[in-house]
Amino acid sequence: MAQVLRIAIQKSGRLSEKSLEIIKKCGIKFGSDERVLKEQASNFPLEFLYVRDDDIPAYIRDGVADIGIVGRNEYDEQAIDLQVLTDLGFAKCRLSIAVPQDMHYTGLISLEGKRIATSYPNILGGILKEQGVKASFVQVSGSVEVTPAVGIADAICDLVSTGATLAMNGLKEVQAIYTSTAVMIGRKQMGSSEKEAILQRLMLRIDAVMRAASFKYVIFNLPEEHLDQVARIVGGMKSPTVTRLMEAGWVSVQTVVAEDTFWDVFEQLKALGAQGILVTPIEKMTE
Ligand SMILES: Nc1ncnc2c1ncn2[C@@H]1O[C@H](COP(=O)(O)OP(=O)(O)OP(=O)(O)O)[C@@H](O)[C@H]1O
Ligand SMILES: O=P(O)(O)OC[C@H]1O[C@H](OP(=O)(O)OP(=O)(O)O)[C@H](O)[C@@H]1O
Ligand SMILES: [Mg+2]
Repeated sequence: MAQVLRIAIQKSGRLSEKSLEIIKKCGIKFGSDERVLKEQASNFPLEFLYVRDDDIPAYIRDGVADIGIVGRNEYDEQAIDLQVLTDLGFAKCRLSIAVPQDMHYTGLISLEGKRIATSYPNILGGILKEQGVKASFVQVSGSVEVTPAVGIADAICDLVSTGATLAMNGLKEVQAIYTSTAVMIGRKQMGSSEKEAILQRLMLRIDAVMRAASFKYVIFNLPEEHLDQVARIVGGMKSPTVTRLMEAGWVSVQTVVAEDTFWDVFEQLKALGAQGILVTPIEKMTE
């Protein structure tokens, strides 16, 4: 029987939707029923396993799944010897120390002798050890923010993105100690050349989808005299495509611009007299 690659995805939670969205954008078809915990794609040798995210690293180590998507925080916390295949960039959050509003905090040293509630004792423990701070941990697997209010911890170390959960529970974020995004992880060896080949095909597609998501396709009209300056601002994939407009002295320029520099580039183009700037998303992109 032909081999398939098995990917473990969080069944329901912060990683689920985006993980599936990326794979769908790779043109892989699946998704029979939400209650199905294992299913195969109809047009690619990939099988999905929907599980709790905390279980994913051990499933991969044990060969239950070949690859999976987890937060880097979970991967580092468990410290299971796998490899990060790619950083998927979503589920961006930080692991932060938070304390009650009225607690004075001057740095990690303020945690000396304190009880800290966390789901990440290994990551936190490593950082405190590095700083020579001794504290005790109260290990909880959720609702960490409630622990100071119920008297079982003096401070917490938990994931934060907007900070709303901390604020609603009377806590203040005092120090971020670690940042995380979702990562695709896998065993260092897939165990067969067929699986390695499937993984390579999948990674090529994911890379194209991720690259596309971080760029925009931009088209604009420009007085021809400013073309040299514009070429220095927007490189394009090789160089910008330039076509002549019917109106003398004007050209149309097509190029790709990195999402995170887009507004800077936009302002520079406007300053050079660019007009009719059209920006469109890119679906797939390879080098
Ligand atoms: N507030 C947040 N903003 C962005 N990303 C987050 C946030 N909280 C958690 N994450 C990321 O999403 C991952 C999964 O979080 P989630 O809360 O869904 O997990 P969980 O409660 O452990 O779920 P499960 O029931 O599958 O065990 C975390 O490990 C982290 O990487
Ligand atoms: O800074 P914020 O945007 O408020 O997000 C932070 C919260 O998000 C995560 O929990 P989640 O909501 O995923 O619930 P969980 O306890 O089920 O993991 C995390 O553990 C925090 O509690
Ligand atoms: Mg979990």
